[in-house]
Amino acid sequence: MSNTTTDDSLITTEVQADSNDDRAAPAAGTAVAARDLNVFYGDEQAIDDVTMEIPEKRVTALIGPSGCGKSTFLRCINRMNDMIEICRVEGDVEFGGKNVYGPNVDPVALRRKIGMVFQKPNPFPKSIRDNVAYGLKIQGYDGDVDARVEESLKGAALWDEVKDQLDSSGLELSGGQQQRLCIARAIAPDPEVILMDEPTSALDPVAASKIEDLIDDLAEEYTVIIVTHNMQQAARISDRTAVFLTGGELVEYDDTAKIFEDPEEQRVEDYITGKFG
Ligand SMILES: Nc1ncnc2c1ncn2[C@@H]1O[C@H](COP(=O)(O)OP(=O)(O)OP(=O)(O)O)[C@@H](O)[C@H]1O
Repeated sequence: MSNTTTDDSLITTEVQADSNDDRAAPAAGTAVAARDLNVFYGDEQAIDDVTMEIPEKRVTALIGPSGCGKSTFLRCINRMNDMIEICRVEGDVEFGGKNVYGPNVDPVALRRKIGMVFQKPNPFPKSIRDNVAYGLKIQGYDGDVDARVEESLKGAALWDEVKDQLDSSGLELSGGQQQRLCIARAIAPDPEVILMDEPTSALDPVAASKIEDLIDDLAEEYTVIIVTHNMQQAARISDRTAVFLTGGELVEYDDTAKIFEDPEEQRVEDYITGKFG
């Protein structure tokens, strides 16, 4: 079972999908598309005329040197940049057949469909159960909350570790478990897209590896867009890779194997081989 979004609303309709989705096959469609996207902080341009289509139910990695605009681009997709007063966005980000910056888009409803996981695990100082149920309560979910909590924790590969301590504080978990709790919280409202901003960079290698395995599983059901500084990680887990370079320019965007093995652009090769950045 998976979701799709109707053209004229950000309300989910459910459709049947092949549960044995083969990621080697071409993606069924485009989940998110940026068209002529420019982003400014005051007078400083952070994204420079980016156009790209991100396939659904795939992992797309955004890589590039510090300050090249990866996080800014990611935050545009679910309008998290709205919170930054000096940030100005021009151009379109299409999701579910409409521009998320167009009229009549409710950013809160949008963020239910496009969830986000941050670099530092940030569970609320609440029980494990309440952390996962948080978004459901806000949206007035009238289904079986406990069942959805269980399903989300299973989806985040955390259920077996916490099923006997659902009333303990989320803050008592290890860093890696906290990040998986945040992933469970993000998937509970049944999103279509999960944005991840360096989700493993604050974790030890074992915890990071578990999250990488989880991302692979998540892509069977969700579109995952991940910012990472770790090029090996991008090469390991992503299907598509977008390389941003200084000034917010999208320099190359292609299948991950092509980017890492035979990039078109010399600048991309130099970045990947560590000659700069
Ligand atoms: N809140 C903000 N206010 C002003 N300028 C900002 C803000 N956030 C980012 N910038 C600027 O926008 C540019 C892009 O920043 P962004 O964080 O998107 O890059 P990044 O590639 O994600 O960097 P990093 O890899 O270091 O996280 C940088 O020049 C940065 O200084």
